[in-house]
Amino acid sequence: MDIVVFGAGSLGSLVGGLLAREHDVTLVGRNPHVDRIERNGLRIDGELDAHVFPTATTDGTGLDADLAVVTVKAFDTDAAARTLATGSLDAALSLQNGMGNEATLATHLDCPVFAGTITYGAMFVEPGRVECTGIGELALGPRDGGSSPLADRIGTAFGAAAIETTVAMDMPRRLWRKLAVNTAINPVTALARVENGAILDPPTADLAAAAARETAQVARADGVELTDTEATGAVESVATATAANRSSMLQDVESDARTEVDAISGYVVDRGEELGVDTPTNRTLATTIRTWERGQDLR
Ligand SMILES: NC(=O)C1=CN([C@@H]2O[C@H](COP(=O)(O)OP(=O)(O)OC[C@H]3O[C@@H](n4cnc5c(N)ncnc54)[C@H](O)[C@@H]3O)[C@@H](O)[C@H]2O)C=CC1
Ligand SMILES: CC(C)(CO)C(=O)C(=O)O
Repeated sequence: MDIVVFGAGSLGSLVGGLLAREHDVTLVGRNPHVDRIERNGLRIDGELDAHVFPTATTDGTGLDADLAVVTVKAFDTDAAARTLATGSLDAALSLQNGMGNEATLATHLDCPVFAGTITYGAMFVEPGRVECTGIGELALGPRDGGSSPLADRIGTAFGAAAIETTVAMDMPRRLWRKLAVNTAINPVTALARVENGAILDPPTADLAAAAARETAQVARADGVELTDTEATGAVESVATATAANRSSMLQDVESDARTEVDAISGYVVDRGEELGVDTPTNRTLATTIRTWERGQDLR
């Protein structure tokens, strides 16, 4: 497959680098990372080891590909979609956290847009090098659920590159469940400056669980069957499995970078308002993170 990975940061470089073992990959990113990859290739180390030579560019306009994998932060999705729309794609797949990315892509792109969730961990080490901090799995499928031969083809392509992939018929439920995990873990760890495992202890556990329950309530109002128990259970198991991790929002806050709060807690608040569900915990968490963002000179 010809695959464009739009957003060659931590996750995009890891996924793009793994795909490059089997497919023709073009990474769209920024310098000095792109420049280093063009000269010396991309190195992946940590839990996986690879040295690959994908095409790398800072110019994402006019690209033709079988698939575009989108791995920019949620607040860059609109710009990424507008740029990708100048090329010709057979399909697009979001592997981003937060909600609303697929809808944004579909607004601009003239091809099927698939939803994805990924539990691999990636960290940017230096230009030309990323670390795989955790081998996980990927699920992808039609963004409104159901099956599609094109989703099957994309799943097979990821599998051929040794990325463990499930082609799922229930992506809306999986996206909401991941959102419940992110609404519980990300803002709480970012505000308290603690690793993921710390949210398992009371009284922080109650705060995280309240955020996840609200998210499940909004999901149900949106027609997705996610129980409170499933949402809080997912939070517990992810926080246990990633106990020593610093969440992406904590890493953003620590490096004075903009967070994805709008697509995580903010999405739950906004969608809750539209559906008549009150979300006081997510509202408080979103407001506090946004207040921090406003007071910073963000990268
Ligand atoms: N890092 C991880 O382990 C995981 C990340 N995610 C999600 O994946 C998404 C990406 O996360 P990260 O890779 O950590 O973020 P990141 O900030 O490391 O990577 C995003 C990259 O996109 C680039 N970019 C943005 N707009 C661009 C444009 N117009 N042209 C060229 N490059 C552009 C940025 O320069 C940056 O390097 C987020 O939604 C995150 O929540 C999901 C699971 C795991
Ligand atoms: C699952 C979790 C919480 C892992 O840290 C994550 O997705 C993130 O940090 O954004």
